[in-house]
Amino acid sequence: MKNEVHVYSEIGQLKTVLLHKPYHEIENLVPEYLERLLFDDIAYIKQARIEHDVFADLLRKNGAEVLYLSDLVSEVLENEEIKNKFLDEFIDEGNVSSVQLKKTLIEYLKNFETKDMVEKIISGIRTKDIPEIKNKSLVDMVNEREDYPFYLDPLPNLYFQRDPFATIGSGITLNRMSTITRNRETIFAKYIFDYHSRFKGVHKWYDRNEKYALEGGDELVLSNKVLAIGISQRTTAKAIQSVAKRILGKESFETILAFNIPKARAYMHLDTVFTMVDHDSFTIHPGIEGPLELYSIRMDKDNSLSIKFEKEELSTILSKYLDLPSVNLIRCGGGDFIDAGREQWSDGSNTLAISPGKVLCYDRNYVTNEALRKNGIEVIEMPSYELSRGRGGPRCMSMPLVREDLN
Ligand SMILES: NC(=[NH2+])NCCC[C@H](N)C(=O)O
Repeated sequence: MKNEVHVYSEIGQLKTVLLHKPYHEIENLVPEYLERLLFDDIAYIKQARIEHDVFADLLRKNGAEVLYLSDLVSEVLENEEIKNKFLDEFIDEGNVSSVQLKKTLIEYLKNFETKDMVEKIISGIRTKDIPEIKNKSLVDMVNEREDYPFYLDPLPNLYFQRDPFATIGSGITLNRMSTITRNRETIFAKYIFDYHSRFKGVHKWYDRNEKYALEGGDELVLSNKVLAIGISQRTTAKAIQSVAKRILGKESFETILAFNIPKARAYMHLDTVFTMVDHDSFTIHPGIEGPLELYSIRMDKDNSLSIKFEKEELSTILSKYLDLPSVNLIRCGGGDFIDAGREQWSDGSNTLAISPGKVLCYDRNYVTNEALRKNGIEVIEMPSYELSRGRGGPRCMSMPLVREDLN
C-alpha cells in the first residue's frame, strides 16, 4: 500500500504507530533553560528509556507495528542530496549566528554516520563539541564570551510525537508549532512525508510554513465524520478555521468541534484534559468542564463555513454529532478536586486507545485508572517515574499512522 497513513478514529485497533525514544537531548537540560524548553524537571534518562521500551513493547504485544522517527529520518537522509538540503534547512532554523558557524556545524555533522548524525541533531550541539570555528565572525566572538552552552539547542520534547504533525484520514497536518523551541521538530516529519519511500506523497491538510499555530495534541479524530480540535495555549482559532476549510467536505469529514479550553501550562493541549477511550466513552478533567466553550464548524452547500456556538452540555453535543444514544464522561481522579488536579498534572486524562475500550495509561494515575476500570474500560499500565516529567502521557508520546476502521 502506498501513502500508508489511515486514521479515521481515536480508538480503532492501532496498526502502525510512530515513536521517538528520548536520549541525549534530555541530558542537555539544565535548570536555567527548562522553562523555555518546556520542561518542569529533569528526567533520569536511563530510567526514562527503560520505561519507553516497556511502552513500545506493550504496543507491539497489542498488535501495533512500532516505527521510530530517527530510523525513518535516517533512511531518508542516506541520500546525499537530501541530507545537504535537510542540514541547510535545519541549521538555518536553529538560529545559528553566522555563515562560518553554519559551515563548521555542517562539516562536523557530516563526519558522523547518518543515524548518529540524526541523534546528534536531536540532542543538540554543545559549544564544547566543536573546538574551533574557522574565520570567526564578530557575532561568533561576542557569543562566545556570553557563554551560551549550545550552538544548536536540544529537542527534548521530540518524544512527544503527537504534536509536530497529526494523521487525519489519509492525510496529515504538518504543524506550525506555537513555540520556536518545538518548531524544528516538524522538519523531521516534513522530510519523512516528502521523501520516505513508504510515506512520501501523503496529502497535507496544513503545512509548517503557515502563519497560525496548530499542534497535534489538540487534534482528535472522534469518528470518520467528526474531528475535535482544541483552541488552547498551543493551537489558534485561526489555524482551526484554515484546517476546516480544507478538510470539511473532503473524505468523510463533516464537522469540527472546536473546544475552547483554558490557556494554562497544565492544560497545554486538548488531549491533556479530554481523550476518547471507547465508542461512547471519554476521559475528561473536571477542571475544564465549567469554563469549556464549544463551537461546531460545518461546511455549507455554498462552500462557506457555518460556525455555531453550542449551548448544551458536552455530553449532549457529543451524542448529537457522533450519533450515539448517550455518552459516558469518565472524570480524571474520579472527579475529586485534589485527585483530579494531581493526576491530570501527570497526564491522568492522557490515555492512548489501542482498540475500542482498551487503553494504555501511566501507572501513577491510580485513581483515574480505577475510575476507567469501573466504567468497563480495560486499562494497561506502563511505568511512569521519569517519562512523566516531560508533561506528556501515552497519547502525547505516540502518533498513530494506521488504525483499523470501526464497523
Ligand atoms: N500532546 C501533548 N499533550 N503533548 C505534551 C507535550 C509536553 C511538552 N513538554 C510541551 O510542553 O510541549
